[in-house]
Amino acid sequence: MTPAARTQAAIELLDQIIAAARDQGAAADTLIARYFAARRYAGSKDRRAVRALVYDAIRLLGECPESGRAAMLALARVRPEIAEHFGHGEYGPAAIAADEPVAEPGIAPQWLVDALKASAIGEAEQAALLDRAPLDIRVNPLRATLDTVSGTLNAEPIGAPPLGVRLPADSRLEHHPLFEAGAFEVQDAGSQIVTLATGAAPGMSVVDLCAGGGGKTLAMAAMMADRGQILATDTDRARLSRLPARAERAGVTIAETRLLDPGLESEALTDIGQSADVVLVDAPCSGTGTWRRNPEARWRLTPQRLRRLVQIQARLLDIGAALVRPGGALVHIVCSLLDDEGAAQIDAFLDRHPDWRAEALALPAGSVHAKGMRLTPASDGTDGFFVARLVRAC
Ligand SMILES: C[S@@+](CC[C@H](N)C(=O)[O-])C[C@H]1O[C@@H](n2cnc3c(N)ncnc32)[C@H](O)[C@@H]1O
Repeated sequence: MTPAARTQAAIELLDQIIAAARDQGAAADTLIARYFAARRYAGSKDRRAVRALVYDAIRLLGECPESGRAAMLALARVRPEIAEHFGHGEYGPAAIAADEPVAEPGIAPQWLVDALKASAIGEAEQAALLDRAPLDIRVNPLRATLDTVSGTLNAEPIGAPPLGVRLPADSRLEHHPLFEAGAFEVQDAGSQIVTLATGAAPGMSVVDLCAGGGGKTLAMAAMMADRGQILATDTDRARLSRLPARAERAGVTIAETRLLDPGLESEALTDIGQSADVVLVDAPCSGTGTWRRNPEARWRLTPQRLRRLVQIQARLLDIGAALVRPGGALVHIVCSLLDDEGAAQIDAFLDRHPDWRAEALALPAGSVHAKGMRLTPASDGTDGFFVARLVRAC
């Protein structure tokens, strides 16, 4: 593909990503994969170049732009070589017309910038949310040692988290023999650190209420040396169905999965009673902490959607709390830096449940924020997370 044709491809993809953001359709990565699956003539260099253009435009623009062309024209203003592609070559974009709409650069929609500010996320922190993230892995102590994995991959251990190793952003490891042998999982350092807040230990009985594909289930199973039990539940069949194969590869035998019906979660968990030592609620959230990986998420979020997520999180915390034994813990994690989903969510929980208290956390990174801890890309070099540990009275 010529440079102009790559720019045109990026414009077409941005149009699809914008439409999907408005209709809560497929993620940008999925749309990019589909686009190239239908265009086999594009080589790997073309794909990489188009993908980079698309993500550079998404990172540049806080508000969802009106079109892919308006987005690419905004990128062309800061990268003048891109402007040269307009009106040049058969497969390139049409020439730039006078008074064409050009999207405005920014961090996020204004309401969201205000919400971040109100959550004590200042300008430097906001800008760091849009950096490119490295590739972090968690060494699986059930299968390997930190030294073997970091030595073989020629990559430095992160230090905090204790089993984390960091590689450059574009590293591809999914076919690496060590990965296939279960020696490591791809997991952001922040995600590894907040999982430590569960205090999962050998012999415990743990419920991972929003287990998804099991990233934190597997991390907790490693903390438990694969002794005890973990019930991993979720309402999403496709995500949860990925867990058993991952557990097998990782040498995890203590994780059992259970698919929940939305709205009927408690009914499916009556056998647990109040018996769990720890319940983890890694709740569905706005994902403001993961913009480094999914920058188009800020085009999708609306105040209404945020309010709905806050309600869902509160409901899931109440469902999880009912499963915890006296003296046991409920751990709330969100990959968001908005207080509505973190600090305020915990205050509201403690108002509803006066027999619970928030316990101070000592994690290897992050800083105390309200009744929990927070990690951010600018301060900790991780995705953004809030975590709180709530303990039920004995
Ligand atoms: C942040 S993701 C979990 C990520 C996962 N714990 C991990 O570490 O890979 C949130 C999950 O909550 C699930 N979820 C949404 N509503 C739920 C509900 N009512 N009950 C249980 N899980 C729910 C979603 O399907 C999604 O998998």
